[in-house]
Amino acid sequence: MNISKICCIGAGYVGGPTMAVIAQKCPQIQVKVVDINQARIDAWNSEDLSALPVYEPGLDAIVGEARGRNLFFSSEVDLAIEEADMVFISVNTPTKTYGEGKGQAADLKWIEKCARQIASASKSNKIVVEKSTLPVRTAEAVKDILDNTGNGYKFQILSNPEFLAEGTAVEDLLDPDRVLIGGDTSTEEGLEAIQALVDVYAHWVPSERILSTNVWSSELSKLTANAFLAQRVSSINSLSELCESTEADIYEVSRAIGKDSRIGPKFLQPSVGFGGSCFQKDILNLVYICRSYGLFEVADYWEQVIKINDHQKGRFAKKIIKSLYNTVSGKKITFLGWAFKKDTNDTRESAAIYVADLLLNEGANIYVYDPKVSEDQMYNDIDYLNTRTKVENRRLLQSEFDPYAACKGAHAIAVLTEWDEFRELDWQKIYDQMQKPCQIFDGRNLLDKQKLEKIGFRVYAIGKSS
Ligand SMILES: NC(=O)C1=CN([C@@H]2O[C@H](COP(=O)(O)OP(=O)(O)OC[C@H]3O[C@@H](n4cnc5c(N)ncnc54)[C@H](O)[C@@H]3O)[C@@H](O)[C@H]2O)C=CC1
Ligand SMILES: O=C(O)[C@H]1O[C@H](OP(=O)(O)OP(=O)(O)OC[C@H]2O[C@@H](n3ccc(=O)[nH]c3=O)[C@H](O)[C@@H]2O)[C@H](O)[C@@H](O)[C@@H]1O
Repeated sequence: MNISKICCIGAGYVGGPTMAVIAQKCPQIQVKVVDINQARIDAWNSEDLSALPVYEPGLDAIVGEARGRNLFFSSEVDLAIEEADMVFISVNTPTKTYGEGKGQAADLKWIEKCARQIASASKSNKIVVEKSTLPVRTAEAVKDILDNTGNGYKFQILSNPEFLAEGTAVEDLLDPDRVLIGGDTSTEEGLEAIQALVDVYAHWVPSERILSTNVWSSELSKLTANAFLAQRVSSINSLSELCESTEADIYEVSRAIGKDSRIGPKFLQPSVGFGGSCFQKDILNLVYICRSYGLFEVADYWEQVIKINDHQKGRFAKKIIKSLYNTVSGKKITFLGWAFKKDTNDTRESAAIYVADLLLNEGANIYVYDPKVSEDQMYNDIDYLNTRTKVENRRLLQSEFDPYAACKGAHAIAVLTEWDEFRELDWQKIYDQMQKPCQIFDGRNLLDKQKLEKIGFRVYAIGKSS
């Protein structure tokens, strides 16, 4: 089966970059990315490529090449579905904030809406691809809706979870470790649908990296991959605390264990805690699924990954308070970074938000400098926690466009995101303009501790005894 038109519902951090790369690599396929958020679509269509709604290194060039040729962004969802042979669902699947499963289960209302809309807008048979991260067995519900609310057309459901990481989305998409495609391997139509999607990726991904499985394995592999990755971060972070008490050095430990080829060196970077839109939500979802099957020990095991992460964020904030003589009330504390990692403008579940919240509870005045995050976004993030009034948040938290202005007069600086540019700051100038003693809390172990100590800073680094 030859695919000539693709529609992707959801123009977010996954839908936008993924479809841009498919369009770049498959110029003969028309790719339409649709979204109900008109402002987001307008931003994707912006003439100024630096104003795209998602910041990812290299993305502007790919969008610049393909947009208007075979890549289109639109809010006409029905039309794009009707035209397409293959429809990707790439909408948000956040943790439920209400009702049964509140705080753990994935909220699938946007997925259901998409399935219903695909059913009603279709005027031909289609392949429907789950690109969103979904609980295992969601395809069953999607198929049920498509088969029972549609116009009699046939649908094949594939699961094709996305493994890109933000900040490196373009390189991950261009050169993925693997592409996973789950489908109905028991029927000829199912196998044909799988092959149609394999053929799309085969334009640039070597065939040995394209794996096909049954749908349930594919859905579950995505949750599992994120759970394993997050588990590594929580494992190293838990040991960072032990290092601080024992004079072992977390870097020496991480290097020593990472040299074991069975363990490997990646994802052993200690930090103030993992953030991002997915690790927490996907593990909570896994925990919920396990509990719903009565697997309580398995659920508790994975939940511990989240508990260690919360502990890591909390102990970082407590370290700041304790080092500032047990009070931060009325003191200026500068945050370098607000995004959940470098090279992205995404702040979802960023550790910075939770550390700020704890310090604001103590009456601190926080000044934030982040090269890619707007002040509005910071206020959205902190208001969302509902800890205090909006007025109070705006009184206590400000953003600064200039890192030196952000640091001037501060009692302490906390590094929350590992932006490379923070290494290059004139630290002597910052020292001269700060309150003494000058304290730095490096939540990313980004800065040169020895150099800063030579200038006169007191430096706290994760997993290193001071
Ligand atoms: N952000 C990431 O790095 C990764 C995310 N994922 C998964 O991909 C999915 C999407 O994530 P993001 O792109 O980050 O979310 P996002 O929130 O950035 O984008 C989702 C978009 O879908 C749109 N949308 C929702 N319902 C719609 C509807 N009925 N019709 C049209 N548009 C609709 C929203 O307006 C929004 O723009 C999630 O399931 C997530 O778990 C998977 C891998 C990586
Ligand atoms: O499903 C998803 O959304 C994606 O989730 C993660 O990608 P992402 O959250 O974008 O970024 P990561 O590089 O995984 O970082 C997540 C968090 O862990 C932190 N981290 C990562 C690695 C590490 O060694 N230490 C550490 O603290 C990062 O700073 C960040 O806050 C996975 O890496 C992707 O494979 C997956 O597709």
